[in-house]
Amino acid sequence: MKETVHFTKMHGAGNDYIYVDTQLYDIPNPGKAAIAWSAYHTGIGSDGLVLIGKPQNGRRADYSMRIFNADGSEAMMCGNASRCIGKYLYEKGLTRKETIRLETLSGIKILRLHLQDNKKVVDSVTVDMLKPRLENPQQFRGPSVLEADGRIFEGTYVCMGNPHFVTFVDDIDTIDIAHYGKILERDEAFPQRCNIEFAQITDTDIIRTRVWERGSGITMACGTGACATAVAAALTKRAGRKSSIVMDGGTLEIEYSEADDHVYMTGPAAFVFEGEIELEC
Ligand SMILES: N[C@@H](CCC[C@H](N)C(=O)O)C(=O)O
Repeated sequence: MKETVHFTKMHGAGNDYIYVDTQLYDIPNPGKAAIAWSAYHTGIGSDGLVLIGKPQNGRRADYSMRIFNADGSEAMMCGNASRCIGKYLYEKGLTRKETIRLETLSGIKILRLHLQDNKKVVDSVTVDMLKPRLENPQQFRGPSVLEADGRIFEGTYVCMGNPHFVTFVDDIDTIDIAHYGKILERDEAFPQRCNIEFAQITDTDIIRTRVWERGSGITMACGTGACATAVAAALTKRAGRKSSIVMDGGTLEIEYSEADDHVYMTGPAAFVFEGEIELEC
């Protein structure tokens, strides 16, 4: 049997996902749908699938988000998708709130919408990404050194709900991130695999970053990755507590607050197109 599902394609700094409202459509096997629909030649084409729904704990959050990478694996958090959900909910009239509590597998994230055009349009969104963690369950922590195909990568492990290894390099424009990213993602330090950020300071508090995402490969931007990069740069004194993370698809402004140690991410969100696709039931 087949069901027709309405979807919305959105991107945040070029990190593109397919969004489905699970209040309208049941997606019983989201991992399988993510693989089929993310394929560029035979599906819609995207970095993965995002399900918007009602939260488990309805009193504490307004809506929920689940995120599936293009390989069907489920992640705990997605920074770019959280901003897109803020725009989706507000501009589609599902909420009039300018501050939205979003339930994710890594806690409730607060989205603050920045409105324009007589409060009709969400121009950008600031997300409270909570506190970073510097250790993974295998006690792999903080600044470390990994090797990939004979090259040494010094980096910092930062968990922003999902895991990141941020490595500062001096050849950001030429380094083969597909080659090294694929190897580092599956380093034995990361039994759950890892997102890899290659970063280079280009000016005071300006950090050029290229991303290899666990489960999706090279993406044009990663929100949690931008936060992890800013935290790693601040901890290693390469940058201050506020930095601009310049990725292939756009720039995110990150503040690693001294007041509460939370990370605040600000950036754009955009609609791309709407459509309908068949789901094998
Ligand atoms: N692009 C995302 C992160 C998506 C999940 C990631 N690939 C993982 O598996 O942890 C972002 O904007 O944060």
